[in-house]
Amino acid sequence: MEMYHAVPLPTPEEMTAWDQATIEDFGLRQEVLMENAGLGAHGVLEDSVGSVEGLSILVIAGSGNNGGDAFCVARHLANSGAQVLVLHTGKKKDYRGAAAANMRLAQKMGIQLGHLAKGRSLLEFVHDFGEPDVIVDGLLGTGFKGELREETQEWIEDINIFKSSAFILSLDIPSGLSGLTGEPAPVAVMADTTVTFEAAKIGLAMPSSAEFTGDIHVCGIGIPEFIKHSTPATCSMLTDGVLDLLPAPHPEMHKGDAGHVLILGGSIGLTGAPHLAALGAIRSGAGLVTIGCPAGLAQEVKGGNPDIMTLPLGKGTYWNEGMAQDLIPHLSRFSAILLGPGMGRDERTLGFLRALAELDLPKLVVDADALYWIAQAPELLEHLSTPMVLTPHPGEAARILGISAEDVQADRLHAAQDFAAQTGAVSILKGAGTIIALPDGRAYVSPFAISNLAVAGSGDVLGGLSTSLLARDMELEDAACLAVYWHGLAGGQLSEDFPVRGNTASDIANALPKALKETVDA
Ligand SMILES: NC(=O)C1=CN([C@@H]2O[C@H](COP(=O)(O)OP(=O)(O)OC[C@H]3O[C@@H](n4cnc5c(N)ncnc54)[C@H](OP(=O)(O)O)[C@@H]3O)[C@@H](O)[C@H]2O)[C@@H](O)CC1
Ligand SMILES: Nc1ncnc2c1ncn2[C@@H]1O[C@H](COP(=O)(O)OP(=O)(O)O)[C@@H](O)[C@H]1O
Ligand SMILES: [K+]
Repeated sequence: MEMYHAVPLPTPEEMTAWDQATIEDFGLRQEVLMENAGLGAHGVLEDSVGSVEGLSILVIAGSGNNGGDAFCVARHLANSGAQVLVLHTGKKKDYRGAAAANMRLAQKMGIQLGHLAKGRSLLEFVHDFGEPDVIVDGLLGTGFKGELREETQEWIEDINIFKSSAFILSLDIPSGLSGLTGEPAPVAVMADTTVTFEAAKIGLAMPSSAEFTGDIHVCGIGIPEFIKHSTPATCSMLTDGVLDLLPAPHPEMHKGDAGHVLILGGSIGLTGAPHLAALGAIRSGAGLVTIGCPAGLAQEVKGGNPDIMTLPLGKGTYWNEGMAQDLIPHLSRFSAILLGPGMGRDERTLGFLRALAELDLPKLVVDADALYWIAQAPELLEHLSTPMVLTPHPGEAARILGISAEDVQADRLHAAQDFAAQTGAVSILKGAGTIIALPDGRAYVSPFAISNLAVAGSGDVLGGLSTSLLARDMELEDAACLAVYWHGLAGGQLSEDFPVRGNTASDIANALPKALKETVDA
């Protein structure tokens, strides 16, 4: 996929590589990058609180380059007429490079400095300085390692005491938050606004970080585009640009041009899942949609909807090995298959899947109970040799990875990357901030965290939607990204119509066309 469909989300390590290439290979001095960061942060603060003239601003400067940014911002704030106190955690003589230069410039300007040494509390200084209107948090950026030292945790907790009385601006990332996972270590500053430099670090894109970051502003600091392109970030955030991937309808097209989706799913008590998947496929523009299911369930699965065709398999109400044979004469009609919604966990289903895996299949989306069976019989994956998109929720991913769902959630990015590497398939790790991971390690993060999508059957709609895009000949990676983004847009639309939830999964499917239209028109 072209990068313009997504914005880069570098890991802290990748960001450092961009900084170093800019400084060492390109020759732009670190002082210049830091100056751009400081000026940018000053601008973001004035955009947020208005003029800083006359405001009391407490600037916290840690001992690394994030502290250097803080000294630089302090200088610009003082120039704008703010009353500034910089509390620095490093000894003056220990600052290095651009941070030392900015510390000296702040000192030369006569800005008030105080040494927040180990054992001292931030509150002692506030006692003399007075209650701040604004706190600028430059304690730690992306460079800290492991769990925070005790004194650092205390300073962070002290900053958070002012959460309701002062405006808190974090530089690059709220101090204490991991730039990689978005988790606190174990505490982090709770900012009103975070100004992050050059690109949001991947941790900032994780929904868990939202309670710490407040609004996020990205501020360019002058890293040349060619450096970012020559060593691209492994992860990126999907944007509206991904919608350009949707094949445009043609006035003279016939239904076959928009693909024929086959959904294999349904079992006793779970007949709604394939039906909802069919709605997802229809509403995203599939030409024809058929549900293949045990013959005894076909009527219930169809649910009286004339838009959905059925392919009754076998005789009874359970999946079995013979049904794969029944499918063979029909397979050539289908352009993509969704396997698994509501398929159930009766032992005989595994026989069906084993026989199916030996057939020559079109592109597949594998979801729900089919993922359950892959966890029970991992060799199924090797036999299913067609290109595939796997769409696990955290529980399904955990079962296949052999870890707990909590482990998956604690580091969703790595779990998604491990899942894609292990299965060799384009993988959609569902949930708030859905991640699309590719077997080569690259990953896309969805910007959507929307409770209207957290309803039973929502994943079935996504499955149908993803399959309908594959059926239109989209590449696996593109189809997965577009499906997740479009599903998110539908959720956004529903959050307006159903602000306290209450929408159904069918509503999600039905919202797809309008959600797309409104975004494209906007
Ligand atoms: N590179 C560039 O050109 C540019 C970089 N920029 C900026 O630099 C930031 C990254 O700077 P960085 O790499 O210096 O790291 P940073 O986040 O300040 O933290 C390092 C300090 O953490 C400390 N520390 C470590 N572990 C700890 C622990 N467990 N618990 C407690 N403390 C711990 C350790 O302190 P020490 O142990 O040495 O006392 C060390 O000094 C980046 O986020 C961006 O803001 C911009 O100016 C643009 C140009
Ligand atoms: N808070 C949320 N924000 C964004 N998307 C969500 C959220 N909660 C759930 N979703 C999405 O809703 C769908 C739920 O799928 P899944 O867990 O398989 O449920 P089901 O099996 O009931 O359909 C997934 O696409 C998931 O990414
Ligand atoms: K910070």
